[in-house]
Amino acid sequence: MYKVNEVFQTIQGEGYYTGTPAIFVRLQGCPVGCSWCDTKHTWQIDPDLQVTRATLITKRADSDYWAEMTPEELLQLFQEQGFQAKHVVITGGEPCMYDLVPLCEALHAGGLTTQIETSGTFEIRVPAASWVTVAPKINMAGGYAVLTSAMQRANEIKHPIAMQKHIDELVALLNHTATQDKLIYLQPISQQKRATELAIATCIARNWRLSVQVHKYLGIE
Ligand SMILES: C[S@@+](CC[C@H](N)C(=O)[O-])C[C@H]1O[C@@H](n2cnc3c(N)ncnc32)[C@H](O)[C@@H]1O
Ligand SMILES: Nc1nc2[nH]cc(C(=O)O)c2c(=O)[nH]1
Ligand code: SF4
Ligand SMILES: [Mg+2]
Repeated sequence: MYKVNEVFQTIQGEGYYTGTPAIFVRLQGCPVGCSWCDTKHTWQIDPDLQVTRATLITKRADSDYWAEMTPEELLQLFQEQGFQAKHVVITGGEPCMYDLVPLCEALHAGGLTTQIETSGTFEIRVPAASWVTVAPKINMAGGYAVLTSAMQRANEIKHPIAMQKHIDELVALLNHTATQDKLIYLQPISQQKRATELAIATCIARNWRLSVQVHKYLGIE
């Protein structure tokens, strides 16, 4: 059983798969507490806010209620909703609070590809075929050993930044975790102008890539 905050179909707006039609499964719960987090409504798992699957699918705005679903129920939901996308992004909240192996395996068996958006603060439990995006939460809960193994598993590293300090922290982390061959994206926090300018300049200087949360510019989910 997974605690699900929302399920929706949209265009992946971040990182390597930007522009790809995708079904998003947003899981409930995150203890990390990033001050600039754009999904604070997923942090708490309040037992009083559990709803049925039928209620959850009517959700149209951000809210902190959630429903329990099995992988089979999720696949059935995709069918009922008539979703066409072949790529499933599992995010949160912090999805790696959960063992994602059964969920990803069921989705793969249903002919779908999977991508995980994670902070690297929990052990990553996914099949080898899943694409893993690590947005490393440096100096946050979880500990360095967990973050190191997450960095090694990552297919891409996508770092939210607002100031030079955030870039310096990423460089130090990369130097410690032997991740030279990874795709590296900088993602300006909350479309701030200065953050975006800093990200552009740093990407050019280091031959990294820019990720700009395209969905927020488009006003889509
Ligand atoms: C909401 S998080 C959920 C997944 C996971 N907890 C994580 O942090 O990767 C999804 C992505 O959005 C990024 N993010 C969250 N709030 C943001 C903001 N205000 N500006 C830019 N990126 C943000 C996170 O760093 C992460 O890459
Ligand atoms: N369109 C769109 N792309 C996204 N990429 C990562 C997201 C997330 O919240 O994890 C996200 C999201 O919420 N919407
Ligand atoms: S780890 Fe992810 S979901 Fe949790 S607070 Fe940070 S950005 Fe938000
Ligand atoms: Mg988002």
